[in-house]
Amino acid sequence: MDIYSITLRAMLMRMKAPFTTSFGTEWDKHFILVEVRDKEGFNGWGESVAMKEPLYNEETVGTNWLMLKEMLIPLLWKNPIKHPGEITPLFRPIRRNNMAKSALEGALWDLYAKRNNQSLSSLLGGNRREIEVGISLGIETSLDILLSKVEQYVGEGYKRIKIKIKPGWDLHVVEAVRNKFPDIKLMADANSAYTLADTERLGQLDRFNLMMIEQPLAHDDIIDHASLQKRLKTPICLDESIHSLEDARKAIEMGSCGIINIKVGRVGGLTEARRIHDYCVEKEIPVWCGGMLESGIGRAHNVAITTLPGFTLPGDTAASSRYWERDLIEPEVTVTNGVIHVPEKAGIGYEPNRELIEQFTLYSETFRAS
Ligand SMILES: O=C(O)CCC(=O)C1=CC=C[C@@H](O)[C@@H]1C(=O)O
Ligand SMILES: [Mg+2]
Repeated sequence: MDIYSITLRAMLMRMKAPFTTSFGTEWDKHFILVEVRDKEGFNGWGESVAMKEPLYNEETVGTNWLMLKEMLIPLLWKNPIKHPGEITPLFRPIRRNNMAKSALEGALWDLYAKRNNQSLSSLLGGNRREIEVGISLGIETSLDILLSKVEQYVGEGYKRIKIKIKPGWDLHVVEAVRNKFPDIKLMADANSAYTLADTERLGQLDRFNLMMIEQPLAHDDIIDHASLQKRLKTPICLDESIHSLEDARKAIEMGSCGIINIKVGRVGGLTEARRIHDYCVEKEIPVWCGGMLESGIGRAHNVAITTLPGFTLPGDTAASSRYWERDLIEPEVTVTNGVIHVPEKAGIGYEPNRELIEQFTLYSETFRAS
C-alpha cells in the first residue's frame, strides 16, 4: 500500500441531544478523523472513538492525537504494509492505545478495499446484505421522557432497546419500561456503576426478562463478573472489560459473561474485532456491535463488521439521524424497520462529505513519508 499522506482532523460536532450514562454526559462530541491517501489518489477514512475525557476508558482525543503523530504514523512510515491485516501485529509492541490504533487501521482497511474495488463488508468476510439493529437510550431527566423515547423507537421498528442504569435509576426504570412494553427485546447497560455489594439488587433485575445486563461491574474486571454471573439468571454482557482476544478468552473461560459487545475502537481495530468474533463463534458466545456515538465514518465501519455471521444480536448502530442533524457521509446511515441495507460500493460504502467535514474540523495536520 503506497501511502502518500495521512491527515488527522480534530472534529467537533454537537449531538442533537445530550447522551447521559452512569459516568457522564456527551453533547459536544470531540473526536479524530483519519484520512489516508495513496499515490494513486485513493483515500481511506477511519474514526477514533476516544472521547474528550477519559471516562469510558483511559484514552482521550489528546492521547490519541499524540500516539498517532508521535508513534503510530512514524511506525507505519518505517514499515510499509501490503495488507491492513498487518497493522495489528505491527502496532502490538505499543501497549494499549487501542482507539488510536483502530482509527488508523480502519482508514487503511477502507483504502485497501477501495483499491481493490471491494466493499469493506465483503473484504472482512461478511455475507449479509441486511443487518438488524437496536438503539441505545441514555439516562433521561424523567421516566416519562424515557418511556416516550422507547415508544418512538419501538414504533420505528428497532429490533432491541438498550437503556442505561445506575444506582437510583435502575429497578423502577426497568420495571416501568417492561410493564409498558412487555414483549420488546430489552437490555440494560450499567457502565460499571455497581460492585459485588450490589449483587442482591442486580438479582432483582432477573424478573424483567432482560436479554442481558451490560458491564455491571468495574471497567477492568473479569473475575468479579464471574462471581456475579453465577448469581444472576440474566446473561452478563462485557463491554469495557474486553480489549483483546485474550481478554475475551479469559472472560469466557472464567464464565464472566454470556455475551460480548464488540466495539472496533475498544479492541484496536477491525482485525482484532474479527478475531474476537471468530473465537466467540467457536465458543458459541453471541456477539453484537456496540457504538460510541460515532459519526457516519465510524458508523460505516460498524455496519461492515456487523455483516459477519456471528453478530447474531442487534447492535447499537442506529441511524445517523439518531445523533446528527447532518452526518458526515452521503448517503447517511438509515434504518428501516430496524434494518440497515449494507452498501455494496467499494470501501466503507458511504461517501465522506468533505464540505461538512471541513465545517466541523477544529484543526488538522497532514503527515507525509519523509
Ligand atoms: O453509539 C451508540 O448509540 C451507543 C452509545 C452507548 O451506549 C455508549 C457509548 C459510549 C460509551 C457508553 O456510554 C455506551 C456503551 O457503553 O455502550
Ligand atoms: Mg456499554
